[in-house]
Amino acid sequence: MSVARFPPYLANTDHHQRCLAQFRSKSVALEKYIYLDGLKGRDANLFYEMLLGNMSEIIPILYTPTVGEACVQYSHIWRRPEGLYVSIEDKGRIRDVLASWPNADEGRIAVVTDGSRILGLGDLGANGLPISIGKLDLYVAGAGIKPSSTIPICLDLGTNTQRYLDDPLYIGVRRLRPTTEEMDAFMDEFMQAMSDVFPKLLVQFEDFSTDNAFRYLDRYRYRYRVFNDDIQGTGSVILSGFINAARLSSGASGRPLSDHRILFFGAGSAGIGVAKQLLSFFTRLGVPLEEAKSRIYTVDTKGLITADRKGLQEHKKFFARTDYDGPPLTKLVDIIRHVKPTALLGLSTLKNAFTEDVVTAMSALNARPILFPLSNPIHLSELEYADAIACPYDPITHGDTRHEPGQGNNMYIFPGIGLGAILSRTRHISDGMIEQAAVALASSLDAEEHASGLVYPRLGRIRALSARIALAVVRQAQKEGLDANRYLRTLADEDLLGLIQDKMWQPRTTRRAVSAARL
Ligand SMILES: O=C([O-])CC(=O)C(=O)O
Ligand SMILES: [Mg+2]
Repeated sequence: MSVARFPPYLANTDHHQRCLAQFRSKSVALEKYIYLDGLKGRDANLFYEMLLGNMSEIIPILYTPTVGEACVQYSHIWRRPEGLYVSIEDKGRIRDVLASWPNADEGRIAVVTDGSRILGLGDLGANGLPISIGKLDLYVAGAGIKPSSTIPICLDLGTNTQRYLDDPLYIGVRRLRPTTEEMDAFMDEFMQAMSDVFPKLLVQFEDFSTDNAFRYLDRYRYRYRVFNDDIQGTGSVILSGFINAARLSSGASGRPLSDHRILFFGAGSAGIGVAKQLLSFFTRLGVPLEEAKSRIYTVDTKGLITADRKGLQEHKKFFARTDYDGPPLTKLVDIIRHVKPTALLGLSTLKNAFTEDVVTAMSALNARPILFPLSNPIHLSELEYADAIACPYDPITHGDTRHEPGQGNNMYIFPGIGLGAILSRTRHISDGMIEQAAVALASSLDAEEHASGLVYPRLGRIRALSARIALAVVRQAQKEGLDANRYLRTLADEDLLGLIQDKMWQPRTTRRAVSAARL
């Protein structure tokens, strides 16, 4: 009987090139995603090697924007079990379900979604699992977290999206989402079971609907090691971008950082999360709370959010204005004329909401306005980069200069936060840690990136960036007395940075021919 063997001449480097060629031969992004996912199942080591060697090409496939499409289509493209589903029907025996995960004692990071607000795409139910998988791929690529210590989880609690309930191939439980009481009871059991089964775990909440995102962060943040990526990760990465953008902008106006007036277009978990992060940063700069708060304005689909509006959702109340009693301001251009912001941040999922009028109004008020169209995936962005550049800014500020777009995505931040949290064995993820992560990222621009006028460093340096962020996170955990790994306190910064880099997992680069020879 003949046994299938690898040809002995098949070196891993050849196979790497072969896989890359197959990946590149697909012209449709979703096909590329399916190919990569298959490769991960067949040869995870090679998958991560390819990812690390080709980050800028592969990240938009494994992560936003293509991962959004993979989620939308997940029930139709599903090939193999990956990650963990915990269903509402598992209530009462969630611990047993979690304990079925192989090598539970290796678990260090879980990304948990309930699929209720995937990116800006809405309630995708059980189709949301790829978002947890994609975020964890970035933990591996960006911070060198060991693949076997990552746990992607989707809570399968039903969906309120009729299209999925009617889809015969829908992969999840076919029911509407539970009531708040039912969901809270489920979440309490789930979180307790998580900490019992995986005692060393950090939990990242991802893409929960806005109300639940805030509620569960408040409910669990001091009981377990958890953070919410959409509130705190986004808050941190946008604070970082804001610090650098304000520096570029004040080159034109000389305005101190804390003197900005910021208009948030969009008041969901990301919008309010970023607003709170900026507020806390301003107060740390010495601006009194009420004054810092008065510099932040929020807008939702109904217009400028004012405190007198009836039925205002809980998370919108904090920034609701009490100093405006004119007729409701609903149009963005009118709101800009009233507020006179120096920065306009879009987290609305309203495509092209930053019209030429809006950009013109902002540039009439500021020599170099800060405009962050942040809605995700890219087809929902408030403004195309090319359009922003083409709008009539002061010609001196662009002229012949080459302008490069950056992406204020939380992927810059969460891998470093996770790595720092794991290494320090922090009890909680504090606001101070999130803020120090932002400051570390903002100060990571190298000379070339500074000279190119970038707001964010280049993604190709993500491991170096994550190491610096992790260092800042560890130091802050120490400062607040949250760290259980006291040994790290004895290390000087340089040595700690070295240790962090040494701890990063690398794919094996051994040649397949070697393993073939052993067959
Ligand atoms: O995943 C991303 O690209 C950013 C994010 O968390 C979101 O949009 O929900
Ligand atoms: Mg998210």
